[in-house]
Amino acid sequence: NNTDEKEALNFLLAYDREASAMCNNVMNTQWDFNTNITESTKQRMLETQLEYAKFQKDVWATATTFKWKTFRDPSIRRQFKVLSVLGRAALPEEKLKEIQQLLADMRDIYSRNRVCPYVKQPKNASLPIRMESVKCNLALDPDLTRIMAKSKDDNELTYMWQQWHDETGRPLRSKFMRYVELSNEAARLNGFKDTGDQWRASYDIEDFNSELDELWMGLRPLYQQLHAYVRRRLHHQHGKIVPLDGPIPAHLLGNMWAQSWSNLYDTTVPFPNKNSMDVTLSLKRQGYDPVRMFQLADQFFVSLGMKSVPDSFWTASMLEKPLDREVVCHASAWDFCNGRDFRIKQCTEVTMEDLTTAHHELGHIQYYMQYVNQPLAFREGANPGFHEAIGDVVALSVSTPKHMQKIGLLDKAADDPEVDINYLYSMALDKIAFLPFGFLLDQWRWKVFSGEIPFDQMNKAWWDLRLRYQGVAPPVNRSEHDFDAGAKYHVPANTPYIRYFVSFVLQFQLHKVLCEASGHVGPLHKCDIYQSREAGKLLAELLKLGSSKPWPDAIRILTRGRTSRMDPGAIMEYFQPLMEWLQKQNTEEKAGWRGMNSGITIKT
Ligand SMILES: CC(=O)N[C@@H](CC(=O)O)C(=O)NC[C@H](CC1(C(=O)N[C@@H](Cc2ccc(O)cc2)C(=O)O)CCCC1)C(=O)O
Ligand SMILES: [Zn+2]
Repeated sequence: NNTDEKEALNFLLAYDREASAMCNNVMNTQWDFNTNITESTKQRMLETQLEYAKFQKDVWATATTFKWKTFRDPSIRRQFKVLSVLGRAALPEEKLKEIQQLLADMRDIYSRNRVCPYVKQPKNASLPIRMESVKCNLALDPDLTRIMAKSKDDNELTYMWQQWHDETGRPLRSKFMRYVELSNEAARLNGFKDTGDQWRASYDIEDFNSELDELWMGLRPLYQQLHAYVRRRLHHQHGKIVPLDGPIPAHLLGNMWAQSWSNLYDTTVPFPNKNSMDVTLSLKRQGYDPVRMFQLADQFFVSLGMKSVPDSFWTASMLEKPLDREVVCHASAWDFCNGRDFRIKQCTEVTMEDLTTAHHELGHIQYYMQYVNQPLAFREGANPGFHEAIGDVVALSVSTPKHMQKIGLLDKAADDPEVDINYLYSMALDKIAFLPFGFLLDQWRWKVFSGEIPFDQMNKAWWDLRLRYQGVAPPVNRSEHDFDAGAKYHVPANTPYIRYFVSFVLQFQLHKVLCEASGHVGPLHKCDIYQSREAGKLLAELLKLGSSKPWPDAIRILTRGRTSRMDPGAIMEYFQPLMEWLQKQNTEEKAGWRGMNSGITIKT
């Protein structure tokens, strides 16, 4: 067992050079597949992923010959700790090939799925319209996203919801089950109980589950008040299909997964005669295109004294859906591991929602650029929730009426408490509506990985959790032939999800700290850190760390020693005026729904 720390340091330097080159290779072939789905780009990607896995296995074999746990230098110890987890590469080659193939196929199925349009059968039609004449080429992005956002026809919404869930979930179910088995085998080879255990390790928290439960219990009252208000408004629009004491049907919330309700703003806004918060119209009227939306977001970071994207970003990124080939439209940010190539792939539409997403993705790019001088092993977020929070923190400033007026996207509005409530309501439709979904998706997945949810009860357990935490129900009956969790990108994409729940709490903590640094006084929801060099300096200091320090240290630095934990106080403070308003509105009925305290009932 090699105790030579000097030799260990040389090993790490050599690893960094070689791993960066290998990583660049894999990122290029993954980019080529995601921006041009063909058999050949899929094969090319699988080949380089296999090469990378073999390289990681060799590195792991060497790294574990060092007695790194005894090394004095904390940074060297921490880098070896990262290298000592091999991941999927721990699998024997045949199984490694099988799981890589499954992941590529699941991404392919999800991204290339097309469904049939809703054909309204006229009442007096002598015979149903021939379906053969209808082209079934509707894509999730942008077609189904737009229909779920805009349609007011309950039958069309039910049809599109069912088409998407049937056509994606079912073909993925068997592949997903095999992926779970192989992923768990790899996790056990790395010394974890199962894949969920391995994923939770990224947060380095002894009892992560109880910390998450505590956070959720603190936030649940606010969610229930919003749920009760929206449910009543939907009851008035749709009648008895929306029961006043039960769950909300999932297809009526403006989003395929009912995870963001911002598309209900126009029809449920508290004070409709006050100016609208949705700047989509202004974006279109002022001739914004995707590039200009990203330039706006990039300029915000520059205004904080932070980095601008390199010129290559504009030529190498894919900011619009190409017409001539199949792509993975789900937005994403890419770090090509060579310190200078950073890209975004997004099928951008000119909408407020996509402007927010542009900020979210550029937040990832800013993080990549800030920690560029860290060793590869530390080029990650302090924890995955941090990486998800950066872009959203900036968007919290950008979306304020004050900032929107500053950049000419919103008319001047008087300082009016009703406008405030409208604004907080529009933010809650995104940030509060999301919380239970962000919480439950991995609660479900971790239980599938651990076997608590057997394969033959995955769908029942999914809807038990959706009822318990989100208070939503499927618009039509579901069975175990369905695989409704698979209709959500991150499940076939093998992307962990609790990071978003963590981010939605963390981003308000960060916002509060940066607002104080910028000298903001007044309510938190009115803060705009635009052009504040002090805020930018503090944020850059956090991002430069990457994952080189345990994340509680990062929070301690940010809050100048005030705390080191995730704290829901900031998000509660931000939405306090709305909470009071909702409680007044909801007096005549109790918040909550039948089944909100039920657990997952596994038939043993
Ligand atoms: C190569 C690679 O994969 N890179 C990673 C980044 C990295 O790890 O370095 C990456 O780009 N992941 C894609 C993913 C995309 C989005 C997403 O999936 N969002 C969640 C939850 C949510 C919803 C609302 C919201 O405001 C914020 C989050 C959803 O849509 O359900 C789509 C819309 C926004 C973010 C992302 O950017 O996180
Ligand atoms: Zn993200």
